[in-house]
Amino acid sequence: MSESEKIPVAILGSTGMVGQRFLSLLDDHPRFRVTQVLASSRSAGMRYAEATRWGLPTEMPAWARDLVVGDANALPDEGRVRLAFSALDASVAREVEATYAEAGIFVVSNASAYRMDPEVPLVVPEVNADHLDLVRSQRFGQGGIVCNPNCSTIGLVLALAPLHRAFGVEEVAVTTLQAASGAGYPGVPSLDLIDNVVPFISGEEEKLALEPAKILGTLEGDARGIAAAQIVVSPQCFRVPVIDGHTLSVSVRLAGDPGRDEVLRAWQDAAQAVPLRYTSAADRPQPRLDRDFSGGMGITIGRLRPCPVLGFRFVALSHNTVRGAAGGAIATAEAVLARGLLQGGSEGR
Ligand SMILES: NC(=O)C1=CN([C@@H]2O[C@H](COP(=O)(O)OP(=O)(O)OC[C@H]3O[C@@H](n4cnc5c(N)ncnc54)[C@H](OP(=O)(O)O)[C@@H]3O)[C@@H](O)[C@H]2O)C=CC1
Ligand SMILES: N[C@@H](CC(=O)OP(=O)(O)O)C(=O)O
Repeated sequence: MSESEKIPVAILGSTGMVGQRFLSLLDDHPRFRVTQVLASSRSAGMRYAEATRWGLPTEMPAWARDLVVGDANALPDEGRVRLAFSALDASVAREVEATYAEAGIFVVSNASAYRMDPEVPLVVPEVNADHLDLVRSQRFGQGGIVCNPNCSTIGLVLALAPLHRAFGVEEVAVTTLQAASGAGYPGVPSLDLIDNVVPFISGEEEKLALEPAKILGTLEGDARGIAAAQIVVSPQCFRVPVIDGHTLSVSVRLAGDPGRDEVLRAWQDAAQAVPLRYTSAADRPQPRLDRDFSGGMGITIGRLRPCPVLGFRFVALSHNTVRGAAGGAIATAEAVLARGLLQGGSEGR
């Protein structure tokens, strides 16, 4: 496909940790072409290379350097883009994303503002792409909003979905060890995090308690709502001095009392369609060794063993800014295209 045939996209919050991942992952994307970068009024008017403190080990894409950063709070230029990926600070996402959607733009968001809105699909594409059909009856005119879940939720749901399909998940206790990059830049002050573990991430436990049941829920008959799964989640969230990669220590009660081999088989079967691997190494997964599995889009699970309280326990790990943010949102946008929701702008709806 030539560059001019690709779908023009905007990145809202392009200068932040997740925004940079978007630019990097969309470099040479077969269907999407970044034509607009937006951020706060602090960055607006500057060249992208000047406005951004690039923090990735790969080079800033050459085409991005001279793009002039727009103000995300200004009205979108009509007809300039059909899709916007949002990596906006949560404090401004609600208003800006609605403005974009009402201007006929399809927004795929990493921010939490609309995740639990009953009209908005909360999507992990390998798990619940069918929920995208909710967009057809959304209130946002010709545009739409689809949300990417919280980065810890995504890892948890990728591990639980095969078990939920095979047996039914009833109760979950999860302790997260979350990387510093999850807090954006500059994030937690170094003197608070080095040589330390912080047992609180504002709002995180509430999101982990609610989001999995929506994602693992069922699209109701007329595609106008989601019946949440009957799953109870008890989360405890910790910030740890790791750069990238969220580790989850999970205990789970499954219906039907399956054996260990059956649980392993459920994950093995899922691995045909999801970048999921089980490691039998006693000391894995580890962030440094496992976060880049499958280009950062994979989940690594290990240490499956009996739990005397809930039945089974295991450890799961995924990359928070790739699988848990920009990479996950791009995969969702690809699913949006595949379902015909974005073809030819409004005609696809
Ligand atoms: N980091 C992660 O692992 C994950 C993050 N998320 C979510 O993604 C979003 C972005 O996170 P992250 O990249 O880490 O955050 P950063 O703080 O690194 O970046 C925030 C971005 O939002 C822009 N912004 C801030 N305030 C305003 C404003 N008033 N008006 C317009 N734009 C504004 C910033 O622009 P400027 O540079 O001009 O200030 C910047 O581009 C957040 O909603 C976060 O919760 C979701 C999953 C994982
Ligand atoms: N709070 C997460 C990252 C994040 O921003 O998530 P959310 O979009 O749900 O606020 C972390 O600290 O790792």
